[in-house]
Amino acid sequence: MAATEATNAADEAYDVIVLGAGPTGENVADRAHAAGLSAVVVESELVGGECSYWACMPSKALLRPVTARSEARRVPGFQEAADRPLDAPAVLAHRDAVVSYWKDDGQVRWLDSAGIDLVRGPGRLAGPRRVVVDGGRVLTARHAVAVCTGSRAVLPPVPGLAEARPWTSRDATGAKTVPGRLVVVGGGVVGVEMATAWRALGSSVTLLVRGDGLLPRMEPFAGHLVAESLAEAGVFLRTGVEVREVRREAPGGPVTVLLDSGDEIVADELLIATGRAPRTEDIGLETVGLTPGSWLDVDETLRVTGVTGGWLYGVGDVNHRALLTHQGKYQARIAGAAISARARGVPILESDPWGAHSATADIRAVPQVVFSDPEAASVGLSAAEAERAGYRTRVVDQDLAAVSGAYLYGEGYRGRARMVVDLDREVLLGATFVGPGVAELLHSATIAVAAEVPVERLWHAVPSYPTISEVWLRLLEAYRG
Ligand SMILES: Cc1cc2nc3c(=O)[nH]c(=O)nc-3n(C[C@H](O)[C@H](O)[C@H](O)COP(=O)(O)OP(=O)(O)OC[C@H]3O[C@@H](n4cnc5c(N)ncnc54)[C@H](O)[C@@H]3O)c2cc1C
Ligand SMILES: NC(=O)c1ccc[n+]([C@@H]2O[C@H](COP(=O)([O-])OP(=O)(O)OC[C@H]3O[C@@H](n4cnc5c(N)ncnc54)[C@H](O)[C@@H]3O)[C@@H](O)[C@H]2O)c1
Repeated sequence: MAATEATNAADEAYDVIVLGAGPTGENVADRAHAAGLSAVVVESELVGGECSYWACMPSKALLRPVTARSEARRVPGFQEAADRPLDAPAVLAHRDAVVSYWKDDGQVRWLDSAGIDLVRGPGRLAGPRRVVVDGGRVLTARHAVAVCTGSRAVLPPVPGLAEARPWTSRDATGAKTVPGRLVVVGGGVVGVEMATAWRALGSSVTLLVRGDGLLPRMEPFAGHLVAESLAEAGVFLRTGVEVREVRREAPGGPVTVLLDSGDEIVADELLIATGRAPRTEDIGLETVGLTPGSWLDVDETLRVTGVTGGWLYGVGDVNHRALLTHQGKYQARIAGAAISARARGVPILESDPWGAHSATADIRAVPQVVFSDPEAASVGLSAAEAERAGYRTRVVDQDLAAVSGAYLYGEGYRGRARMVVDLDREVLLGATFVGPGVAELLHSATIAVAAEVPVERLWHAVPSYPTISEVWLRLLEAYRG
């Protein structure tokens, strides 16, 4: 049955039921179907999930004009033409087109063409291998149920915050107009990206950070370089501050943010970007012995631990291993392979690290690009993480501006690169690049880390001249002496 939005029928049986049609759920269903299993996805909002409509895609549509203008401003002969404010209505209209005007017809067509059924409505587990949709339709799974319900923004328990109806990432990526004054709380990825975008679109932005810098999960120089550039763009960055209370007297009126220091900041909108919570509070986890609202603990095949019969999988954001679209899709490929192998009765799965049925890269080699200006891109372990993990390491840094490719890329190029080498095996544990245009540099490092390419062989991977990738040569020269 490939028809979407099929008619009512009691106890419809499928090989695999997928709860949530975000990028992860779509890929679990696709892999299962490609392996010859029947699959249905249950979706309560839009097929495509958070990423397509309220996260990756709209945020990058808002950010690309920012970095394009910034880079053009550094190119001789182009500076004057590029030195103009962004056309905010045009950028927002482009964002609307990128998210298909928050309609999922295109993704539904894809599901249909892939032979995957869709049932719309909130799905809940109702005991082993059973899912009830919207309190009515009952689906049963012969082999597996994959929970791919993703995550949502959390609001910290600050007095007055919920009542003030702050922006979360959904509002920050979907807003139709540019707020005059925007306060952003949180110096992680969402806070940094959205401060970058809305400042460039014309808002006066104050970024409030509880710790001492931005992007705390990356090498410290990433946060430093991005903070320097945000300050140059006119963002007011305040570190070491805690929000004590929030007040909004009238809906749609100004919002007042009170800090621990006693300072007050008045703004038109307040964005809370302080992390994520799993969307598992109302999916019937209690009917299979799990705790509602918890992240799902999974083994290396993405199977939820502690569930009798081993039929329940937790894939993507919901398992909290790596909250990134590409990692959710990677896990989906692994889970799809494990589900189909088990369905075929394969006696022993390839579940050793890097095996066909073992999610490994989502722990050992996670690439991430922060699309700020400059971009910050990293994979694997930072120097501090490697040290904490007990590796004997050598850390090599290079000024990215020193390579010819960067010099040609733009005047006044600023950037930095670091590689962390495991001295015992002489392979890379991690790498970080910060600078204009480094996003596309990252995959080279991802291959080096995931494939554990020996440094001696990397020496033979010759970067083209004159590209920014020549920084690899400088890093390796510095390492080898
Ligand atoms: C502002 C922002 C920007 C981001 N940018 C990037 C980026 O540039 N690159 C990147 O890799 N990652 C980015 N991310 C992270 C990325 O969005 C997530 O990692 C990704 O969406 C996770 O995919 P998922 O399929 O696991 O979950 P989701 O995309 O959250 O999809 C889950 C789906 O399940 C559905 N669902 C939930 N409960 C039920 C239910 N009971 N019944 C039926 N359906 C249900 C939801 O409606 C949703 O469609 C960003 C996140 C944010 C917030
Ligand atoms: N380009 C990308 O890949 C991209 C872009 C956006 C989001 N994402 C993903 O989405 C996820 C969520 O992003 P995020 O920025 O919301 O989370 P995050 O975990 O990256 O950052 C949240 C920040 O808020 C701070 N914080 C927590 N509680 C606070 C409080 N009460 N007051 C002040 N600060 C507080 C934390 O210390 C942290 O620095 C991330 O895991 C990220 O990987 C990825």
